[in-house]
Amino acid sequence: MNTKTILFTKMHALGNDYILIDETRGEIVKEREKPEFVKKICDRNFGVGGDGVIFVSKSDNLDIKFRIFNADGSEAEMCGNGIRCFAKYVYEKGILRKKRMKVETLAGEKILNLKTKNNLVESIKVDMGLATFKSEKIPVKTKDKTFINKVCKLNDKKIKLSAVNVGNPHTVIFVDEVSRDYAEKIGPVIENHPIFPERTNVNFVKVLNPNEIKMITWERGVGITLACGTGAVASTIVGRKLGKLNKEVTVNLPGGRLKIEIYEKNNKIGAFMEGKATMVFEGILSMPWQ
Ligand SMILES: N[C@H](CCC[C@H](N)C(=O)O)C(=O)O
Repeated sequence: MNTKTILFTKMHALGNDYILIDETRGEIVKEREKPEFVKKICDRNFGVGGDGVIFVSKSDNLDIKFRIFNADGSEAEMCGNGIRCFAKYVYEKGILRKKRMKVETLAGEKILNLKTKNNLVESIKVDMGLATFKSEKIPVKTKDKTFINKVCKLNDKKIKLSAVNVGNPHTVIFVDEVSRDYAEKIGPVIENHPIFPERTNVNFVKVLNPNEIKMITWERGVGITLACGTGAVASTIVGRKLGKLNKEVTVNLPGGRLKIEIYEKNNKIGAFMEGKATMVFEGILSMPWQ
């Protein structure tokens, strides 16, 4: 069997790190092999290491297509940090030289506005769209139409959960103190709880003041990450819904800060997320795995 080489680019946004592969000139990793490939390349000992893989491909009806796979090989609908990495990648590599991008994702069309200097992308503002609290859309298996501030018993402790979909499913828990240990203990129990048929991301959030929160996320398909863009959006929107937050919120994540700007439209809540992304290194993989 002859080997083939695969070019990849390692990037991160606030330490949430991704491996990007350009499939705009044709498929690089066969569709049915993508989950296994992702699991191997994301392994931090036996592979390159990363929270996931982002595939860049042509879109039939928008500017470009974004796909994101978690480190466990599962495909997610959307990724806030990942799409900022994606925007910087496609712009600086000349794949899509537009400062306003219409991106196709599994969570629908996303509009990105890039700030550039000397042809380099300095920051990216993403319209993350409108959230839904409808249980059937999150999805959450419950007779209740929404799942907000629900008291649940986990490991003999009562905690209050709020579920929301911001393109992908999130659960938000407001805590007195943000603790990685607590997130690692409770996160996987909630991620895999049977009331979440598609699993869920789990956000632990402390409100510092109506314009600032501190949080940590146990991500679906990954575990604890240094930042979660959709988690920051979900936490801010739930906080706004519960009257805890204003419209401009600074989100403090382990890997750094994100700016979230809430908007309200047709009785729904949406958000803009603005932040940077960083290109770390380019690499060459020789396949098949030795
Ligand atoms: N683990 C998430 C996808 C990545 C989201 C996160 N890294 C972000 O920045 O939004 C999910 O399965 O929905």
